[in-house]
Amino acid sequence: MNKRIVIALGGNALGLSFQDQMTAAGRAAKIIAGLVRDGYEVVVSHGNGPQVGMIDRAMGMLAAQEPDLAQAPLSVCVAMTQGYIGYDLQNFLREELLRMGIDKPVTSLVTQVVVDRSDEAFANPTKPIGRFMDRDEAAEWERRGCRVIEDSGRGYRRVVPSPKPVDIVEIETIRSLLDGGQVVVACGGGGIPVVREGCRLRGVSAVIDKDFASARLAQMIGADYLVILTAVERVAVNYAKPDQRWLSRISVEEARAYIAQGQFAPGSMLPKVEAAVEFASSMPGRRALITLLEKAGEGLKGETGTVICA
Ligand SMILES: Nc1ncnc2c1ncn2[C@@H]1O[C@H](COP(=O)(O)OP(=O)(O)O)[C@@H](O)[C@H]1O
Ligand SMILES: NC(=O)OP(=O)(O)O
Repeated sequence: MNKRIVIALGGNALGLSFQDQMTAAGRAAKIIAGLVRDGYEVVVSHGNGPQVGMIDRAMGMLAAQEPDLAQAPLSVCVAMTQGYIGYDLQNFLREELLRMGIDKPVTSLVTQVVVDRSDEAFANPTKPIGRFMDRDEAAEWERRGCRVIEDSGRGYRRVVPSPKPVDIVEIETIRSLLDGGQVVVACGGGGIPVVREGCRLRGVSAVIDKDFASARLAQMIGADYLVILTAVERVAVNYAKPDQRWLSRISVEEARAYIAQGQFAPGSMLPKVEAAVEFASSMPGRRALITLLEKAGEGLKGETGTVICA
């Protein structure tokens, strides 16, 4: 039977301009199509941190100019990112598969993810969005009432609430598409955050971490592997310090111990390792891989990356 994998693509690697994104999506599609050719059943999710911040800012500037236009809710900004990133990914994937002689439908799905209204994340924003800023620009955003953090030595970024994913509204559709042999792009940007209100789903102001949403998705579709692709080949302890050490294969217990030591930066590597632990500990035999996009194939063969398993 084919192995089922969920691939989570980092939002920072997708670039900010439309041209950069097309180049990045094209590069990602080549690699993902290669995995489909190798026999993997693939669901792709993607980040949207830089992009959702850009759209939110653009909609804010528009609302300031047009008296009749209110600021777009953050949930709608997330939906916009799913649309334009999914559009590039599905077209490049389709193209690469056709080049390989594989006529497989590719669908990107507007996906809503249910969160808990009482999640403490609403009172404690941690998810970095938008571009990296210098200290002066960061101070200006803080004066406007936004929360800002320093992000892994790369500059300052705004942060917004990032509640944990509880349920995926379109999960049956994702299962049906996969069972029908399609490649699926789902849970983009962590999914559009919604809360249930009786029969209604109401969007809330948050950005769900795509690594946590991908871990949830991987559990719900019975995936064998969660593959988190980012800008580093391996996870490190003592990251960016003189005694930095790259990790190749660690158990769930070791990963939990490193988390407790504070080895991973919140908002960047920490959610990836936590998501990997959540998936790998959910059932025996499940594994999570964190590596570079270009190393995904080698990582799945156990030749590189950081593998977390029970
Ligand atoms: N312990 C660590 N090991 C490796 N990378 C780390 C670590 N702590 C922080 N990082 C940073 O986290 C980044 C990945 O997070 P981020 O760029 O936010 O993810 P994404 O690829 O999903 O956009 C790495 O490129 C690296 O700069
Ligand atoms: N939504 C999300 O997790 O995006 P990034 O991967 O870009 O941070």
